[in-house]
Amino acid sequence: MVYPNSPFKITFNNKLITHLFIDDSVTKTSVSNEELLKIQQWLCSSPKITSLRVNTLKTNIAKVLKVLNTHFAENCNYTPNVYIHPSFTNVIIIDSGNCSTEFEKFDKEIIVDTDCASAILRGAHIYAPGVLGMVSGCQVNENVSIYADVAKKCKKGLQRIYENDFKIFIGNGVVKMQRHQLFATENITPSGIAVEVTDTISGCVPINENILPIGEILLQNIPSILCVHNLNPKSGDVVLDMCASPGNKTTHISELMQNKGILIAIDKTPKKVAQLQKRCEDFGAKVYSFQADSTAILSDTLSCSNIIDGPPFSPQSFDKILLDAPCSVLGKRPQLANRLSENEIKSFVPLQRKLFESAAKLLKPGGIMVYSTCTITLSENEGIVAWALKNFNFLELVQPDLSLGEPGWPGTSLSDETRSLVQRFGPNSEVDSVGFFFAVFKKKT
Ligand SMILES: C[S@@+](CC[C@H](N)C(=O)[O-])C[C@H]1O[C@@H](n2cnc3c(N)ncnc32)[C@H](O)[C@@H]1O
Repeated sequence: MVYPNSPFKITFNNKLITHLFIDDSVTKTSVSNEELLKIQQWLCSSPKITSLRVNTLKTNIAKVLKVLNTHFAENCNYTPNVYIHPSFTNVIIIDSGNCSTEFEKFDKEIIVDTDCASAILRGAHIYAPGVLGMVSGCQVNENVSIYADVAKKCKKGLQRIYENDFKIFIGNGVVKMQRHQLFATENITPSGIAVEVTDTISGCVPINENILPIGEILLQNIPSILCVHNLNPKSGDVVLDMCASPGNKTTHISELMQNKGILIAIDKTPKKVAQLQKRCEDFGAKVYSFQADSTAILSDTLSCSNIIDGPPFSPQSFDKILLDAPCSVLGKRPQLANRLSENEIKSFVPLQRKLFESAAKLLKPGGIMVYSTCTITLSENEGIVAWALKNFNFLELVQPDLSLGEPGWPGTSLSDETRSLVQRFGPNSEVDSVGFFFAVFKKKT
């Protein structure tokens, strides 16, 4: 089901997705307008499957499957198909299949922001910070209908029906927190589940990580799982995760390393590093985390450094590097509204190049690095790969061990053969997931 017709503002310039902006010169990919429309509609719809990664450092897949099956049988109006992903031994797929998307609306309503609405459409419950409005008189355990504030005009704490042409009906739920708990006091950020979702117009069965002890499972998209799988971290490796918070991929790396070796995880701000540390602790991941700007963690003059002391590091320090770069996030699904400006989108490429340059130098000869983004633009994906191959002749692109995506788009200096080595995730991919991109590089020996 497609929600609004486009996630973007009317003034959004589609060239931002399909063109390569290099030093003010513009090159166009041959993605047709028809294909672009298909991508936009796909971005506005929800994936029908939910994937979750089982943390085998703390539990096993058989136990998780049992808990999930019991949970769905006891708590849901519809029992989804739950199975182990054919390509991964630690990933479970929840396929909502033909779950009904037609149900009655209730008189009482809850208004949520678009990020929260997007999460609900993928099967999340409503957490307190996402609630913008709740009609007065709502009681705990009462049924309510849920609407998304696409216009972003709803004032926090609204207590009457929200009159706005751009509110979208998202689904129904059962109230678990009252108004005074949600909006009451200044200086206290409310937390916890405010509304348990029962039905959504996407047909995704609600699922919550809290049905298992913390750190045993993580709701994670298949392309993100695949990207770490192709980094192939092993016990004993020295690995760098350059842009690591909140730590979804870091915890996967530590699991594949069986906590043996050295895993360094970096993020730029103290708040993000705190989130990263908490996640690693919850998941039992042995990680050395640091707050730093990863564009400046290399010291050309340092001949040797003790890696676990943190940056700066000397060149050629790491066997494996993940550069999961900050990006325009235009691969998010479903998108209900997007307010990114042209300048904001363009600002990512220079940062991605700087981060890439650090990574390329920090990689050992024979080492593997993965560059990834959760966006669909040509500039941030194939554009970065083409620029990297031109500027770092000591790097080569390698075929991922496991490919479930599509070849890269044309429009850069990459040949057809090279484009078949990168992995782009869009409406034509084998997996029904988010928009994503990754490329695997090896440093020549
Ligand atoms: C795409 S997110 C990473 C997601 C993470 N890899 C995961 O899977 O959970 C990008 C991260 O890069 C961080 N970041 C942005 N600029 C950075 C820089 N110059 N150095 C280090 N981290 C940076 C952001 O704070 C953000 O947490």
